[in-house]
Amino acid sequence: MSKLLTIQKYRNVSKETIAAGAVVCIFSAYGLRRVYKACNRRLQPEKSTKQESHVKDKGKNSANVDKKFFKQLRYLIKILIPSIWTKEFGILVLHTGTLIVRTFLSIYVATLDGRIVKTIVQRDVKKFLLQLGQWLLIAVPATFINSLIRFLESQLALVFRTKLVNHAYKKYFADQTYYKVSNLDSRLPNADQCLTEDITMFTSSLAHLYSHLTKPLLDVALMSFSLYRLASSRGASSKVPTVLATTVIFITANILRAVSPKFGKLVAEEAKLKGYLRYVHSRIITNSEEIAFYSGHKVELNHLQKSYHALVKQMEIIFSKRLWYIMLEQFLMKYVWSSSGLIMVAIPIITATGVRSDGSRVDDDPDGGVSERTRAFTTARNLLVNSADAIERMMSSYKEITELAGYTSRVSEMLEVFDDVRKGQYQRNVVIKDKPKTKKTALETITYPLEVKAEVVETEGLIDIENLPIITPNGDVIVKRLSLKLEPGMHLLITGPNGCGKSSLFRILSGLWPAYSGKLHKPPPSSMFYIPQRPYMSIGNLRDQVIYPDSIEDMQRKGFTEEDLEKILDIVNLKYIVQREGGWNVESDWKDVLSGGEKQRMGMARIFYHRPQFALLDECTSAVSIDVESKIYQTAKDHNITLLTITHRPSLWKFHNYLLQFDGEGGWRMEELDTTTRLSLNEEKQKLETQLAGLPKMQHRLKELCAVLGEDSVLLNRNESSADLETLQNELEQEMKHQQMTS
Ligand SMILES: Nc1ncnc2c1ncn2[C@@H]1O[C@H](COP(=O)(O)OP(=O)(O)OP(=O)(O)O)[C@@H](O)[C@H]1O
Repeated sequence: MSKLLTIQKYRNVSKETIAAGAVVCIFSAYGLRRVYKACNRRLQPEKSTKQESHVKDKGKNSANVDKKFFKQLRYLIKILIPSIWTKEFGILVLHTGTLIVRTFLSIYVATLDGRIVKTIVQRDVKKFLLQLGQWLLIAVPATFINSLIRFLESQLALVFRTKLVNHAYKKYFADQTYYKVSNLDSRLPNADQCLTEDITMFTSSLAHLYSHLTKPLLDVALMSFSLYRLASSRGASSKVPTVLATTVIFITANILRAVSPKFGKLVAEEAKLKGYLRYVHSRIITNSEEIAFYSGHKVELNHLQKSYHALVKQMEIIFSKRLWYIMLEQFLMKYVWSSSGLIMVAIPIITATGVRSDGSRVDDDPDGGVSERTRAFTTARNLLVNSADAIERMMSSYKEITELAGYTSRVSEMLEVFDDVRKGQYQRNVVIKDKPKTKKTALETITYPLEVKAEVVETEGLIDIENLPIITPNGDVIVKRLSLKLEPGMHLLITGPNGCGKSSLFRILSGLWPAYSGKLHKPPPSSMFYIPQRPYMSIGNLRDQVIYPDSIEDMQRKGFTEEDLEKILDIVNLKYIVQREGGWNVESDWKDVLSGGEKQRMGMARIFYHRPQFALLDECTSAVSIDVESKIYQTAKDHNITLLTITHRPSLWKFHNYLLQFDGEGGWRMEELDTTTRLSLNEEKQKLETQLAGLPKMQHRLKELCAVLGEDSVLLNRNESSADLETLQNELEQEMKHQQMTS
């Protein structure tokens, strides 16, 4: 009677049963959560407060799975998939479709497996062979789908990467961001690492997580449904297994979440250290010649080893944290789940009424229902194993999600810095308090963030500066207010002691450093051409070196021919190089192939190709002989190029008619340059320098002679020690300097 009641119950009230089961699950889950939280708080009061304060300390770069992570992820996903009519979305849909197909195939294979076992128990060879044929047939699409899933996952990662790389490159090369990021801002020390490794890791981790989460979710949903149907079809109770499964999964998830180390933060730190190691390597490659000349390999090796060991230490921390975490994960998911799984499979078999949905009884089968029970058991076990596997994958994904949080924070922080820098919002780690006043050039130090509010206007052939401060990226004010007006034909010579801000003025004129206040009216960058002391040699052929940064197409558009380029090289006495190197199309490592002087002359050749209105020349001919240098300067003037020259060579004074002189203490003077007077003063200065240089030697000799003769000297009697004489020498030098400035 009771059996019949149960059958009736299963037939008619199955929905209610499900609802009751669900309510039980929800309540037990809620209760467990409350109990767990309370226990956790009691057990770890210190840990939680510590964590909170840590998060507060770290602020922005928490790299945790929190609200900020989801916000950042949403922002990045919008970049990756801007609309549904994109290639990226297409691949995503295809990938999802394949994952769904794979889940259905898994269910089919599990059922087929059960049917095969049944034929074995029944000893029905014909049916067995038929089912086996089906098994092999299904293997073909199943294996293809498996392979397709991996293919589409890689494709998805690649298209995501391309999208993000293009987006980041666009930002990186807009408005000289690549310069500003490394020179004016200190938030992103290794942009190269972020642009390559971190983007790759982020996109592949995202694509991997997508399939790792989507497929298990589908698997769990569809397989649970199949399991439920299987149990119902045999009139078995599915309430207890459902409650058991939910409870076990819930407890496992909470334990794992509670003990999971902060993988996101650890991974972000690892990426940072990797970037630094790479940076140290690239520095060695760039400066290999200098290091070799100094035999500086020991110091460099030391730096390299230090940064490598820091990385190893970080990786060891991650590995050891993973060791215990994976152990616990495996214990819970492999062993605890397996035992619960066995209970779940056993219960429907044990509690089954043996009445099928069509009313027939399993026990009435010729073999007493054995083969049917075996089939049910095999199918249920397969489905359960698959679902457990899926849930295990979902849970182990938590670790991957935390790692994704690390990469997400690195990538979005990089894009944020690019945006800020472009807007002129810089941040630097400047130590202001207790900063030793080593540089007398810094008048004061300004704390960041500084507001960029100068009036910057593009003009046609006029440089007009008013009350413009020269402030270094560290916030040191070198010159408080600079004012000057330059028109074409006003060739300006810029002088002053080292570090007084000569090159910095060029940096502001070129737009590399911001103009914080005052007025800066200047021609567009295309009308000004800067040549540094160490000219940059690009990748490419000989032609590319002369026309840099133009391409051959630009050159043709501008109407230049190779003969023109040869004439240009002739001006700088470099014509022979075309023949020596084997023609215009020869590609070489020009940084090494050309000598220091040749590189400087190549740099100067570029101004004759670009013919700017203003040439900003920063000690760019220091390795060129004086006669060639004079020829180049004269030709530049003949080409109506206005020169702004930083130089210590008096031989170049005659090519300029204005002088901007910094005194190294924040002061400056702009005046017309009288080369003849200046040259004669300079000659006198050199003469006096030579004479005064002999004073200490003479003093020393005088002392020796007094000692040999056993006599006193009038000078020594006057107690004029060598220190006094040195003071006298310094005073004379100061006097000379003063005279020069006022003349
Ligand atoms: N990227 C930078 N970050 C921070 N400070 C900088 C940077 N570049 C230059 N400075 C500082 O700015 C000051 C002026 O430098 P600048 O290169 O203009 O000197 P200079 O007058 O051209 O000297 P020199 O004759 O030696 O080339 C120096 O004190 C230098 O330390």
